[in-house]
Amino acid sequence: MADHVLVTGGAGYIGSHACKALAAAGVIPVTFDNLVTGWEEAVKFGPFAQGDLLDRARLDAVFAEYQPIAVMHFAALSQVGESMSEPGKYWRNNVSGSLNLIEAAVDSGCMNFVFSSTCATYGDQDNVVLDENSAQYPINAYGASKRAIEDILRDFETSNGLRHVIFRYFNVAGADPDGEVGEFHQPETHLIPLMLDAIDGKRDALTIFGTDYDTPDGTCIRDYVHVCDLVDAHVLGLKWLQDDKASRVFNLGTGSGFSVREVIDHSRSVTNREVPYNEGDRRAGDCTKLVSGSSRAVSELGWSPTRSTLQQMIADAWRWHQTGHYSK
Ligand SMILES: NC(=O)c1ccc[n+]([C@@H]2O[C@H](COP(=O)([O-])OP(=O)(O)OC[C@H]3O[C@@H](n4cnc5c(N)ncnc54)[C@H](O)[C@@H]3O)[C@@H](O)[C@H]2O)c1
Ligand SMILES: O=c1ccn([C@@H]2O[C@H](COP(=O)(O)OP(=O)(O)O[C@H]3O[C@H](CO)[C@H](O)[C@H](O)[C@H]3O)[C@@H](O)[C@H]2O)c(=O)[nH]1
Repeated sequence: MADHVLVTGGAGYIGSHACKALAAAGVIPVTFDNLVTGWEEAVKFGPFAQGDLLDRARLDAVFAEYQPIAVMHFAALSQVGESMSEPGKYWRNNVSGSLNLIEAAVDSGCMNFVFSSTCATYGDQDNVVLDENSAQYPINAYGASKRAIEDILRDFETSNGLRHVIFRYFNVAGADPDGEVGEFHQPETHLIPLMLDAIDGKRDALTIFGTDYDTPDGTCIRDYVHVCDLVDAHVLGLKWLQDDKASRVFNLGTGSGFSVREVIDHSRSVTNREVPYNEGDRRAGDCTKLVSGSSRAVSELGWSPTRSTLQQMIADAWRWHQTGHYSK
């Protein structure tokens, strides 16, 4: 019988792609999800254990039933803007929920933990190369909640020997090229899917959030990474822990930054359609520039991203956008 891995947030965008990659790697992904932003239809590659991270008894029952060899923890609320207006929601769901999960894992003897953190933990650091040793000064409650979970993991390693791989993602984009799963958030807040919606008239024009940033064209710069490349790194992270290597933090980004205007230009060329947009105010909590300055995942994990050009990410997202979606 193949090993099980507990995938929290497996009904969500990135978690569902991770389940596909894990199943392809020969382990059984068990999705633990409360469907707050996820989709049952996205759970296609292993069993579904519906539950909430805040429900410790449910977590204990799921650990007892499946006895997973590891946890991959994707479940979280992750909207930067909402985290600024409703910080309590983020601290409760992300931090209290993760603490429950970590304690349930340790109590059940599951000592391998892979965690989805974010470049938003670095905050707005002008002219600083963002590598894994950079200071973390989040400027929004979402990033602060993720930094706190990283701290909890380090404490439980010291106290209980819980081994972890922390991945700090930059901006995840694209979709499964086979079209089995993809990005579908309601409400959607991410740039590329919003842009594709605007292109084919599913919503009004895109608003560029701020054109007065200190960047060459005045718009924010981000480092976009393809979701399939990102989840490949997680499979390598699982192997890292199974090989008994030390707990480690890895940035997952390509090291190339693109401004909002550059993403608009690429979307126009990929889709051969005009991008309707207007220029608006800054969004609270947005950093000017977030670009990875590290190749640790490549050199140490052996990660080799193959689909993370902006062209490919938009093309894969566009294909999913035209053919696939979930309905509650
Ligand atoms: N999308 C990005 O660009 C990006 C970048 C950096 C980090 N991340 C992190 O990656 C992870 C996955 O992001 P995503 O874009 O797939 O988000 P998503 O919203 O699509 O998926 C999150 C999943 O977690 C579930 N969930 C949330 N709270 C839960 C709870 N209390 N109990 C059980 N399930 C719960 C949701 O129902 C959903 O299925 C998140 O932790 C996010 O912070 C995402
Ligand atoms: O309608 C929009 C949406 C976005 N943007 C801009 O596009 C860029 C990307 O915005 P996203 O909302 O797509 O993603 P974020 O950069 O806000 O990503 C943040 O939230 C993600 C999770 O949702 C990750 O955690 C990531 O690490 C964290 O930086 C930002 O400059 C944003 O201001 C617009 O101009 N208009």
